[in-house]
Amino acid sequence: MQLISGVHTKQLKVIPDERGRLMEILRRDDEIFDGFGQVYMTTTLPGVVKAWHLHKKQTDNVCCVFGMIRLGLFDDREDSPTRGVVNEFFMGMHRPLLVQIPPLVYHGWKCVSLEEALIVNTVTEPYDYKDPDEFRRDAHDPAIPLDWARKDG
Ligand SMILES: Cc1cn([C@H]2C[C@H](O)[C@@H](COP(=O)(O)OP(=O)(O)O[C@H]3O[C@H](C)C(=O)[C@H](O)[C@H]3O)O2)c(=O)[nH]c1=O
Repeated sequence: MQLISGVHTKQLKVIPDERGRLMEILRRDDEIFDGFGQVYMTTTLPGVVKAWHLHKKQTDNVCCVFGMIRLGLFDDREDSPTRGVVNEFFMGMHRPLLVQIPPLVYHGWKCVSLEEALIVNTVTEPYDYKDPDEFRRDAHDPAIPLDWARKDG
């Protein structure tokens, strides 16, 4: 898969023991660390698609810590060497992964687990209640070449 320009991933490591498990997500000494604005959690119910979202200033660092999601990215930046490219990641409890999404890259996800997916997003800007850095397109916009329907085989 050709990674969209500016997108980075970090393979995470789960450390289980008899009490439970621990997983680091993002450290300020990570190569990909790009500043801290806030960290929040958001959840998605089974089968629900949250897309397409875009930020003009903010970089997202998305990690699914419970359940599983299908994360989709779409590069529609005019000056990007990867304009038109779509990336997909199946991530969560069965694939612990952090995906860094730069500004101006459309993104969203579908919960593909039977349980509600729990996502931790560490972002580079604090949320501005008066003027949120949130821009959206319809989840099923045919101009974006990613179909959220399940592909049976
Ligand atoms: C991000 C944020 C939101 N809110 C409020 C605004 C709304 O009243 C409510 C739900 O927010 P939103 O519709 O943005 O939530 P999601 O649809 O889960 O959005 C998230 O999921 C998708 C896929 C993304 O890519 C977004 O960047 C991410 O924010 O929480 C706050 O009060 N503080 C915050 O930091």
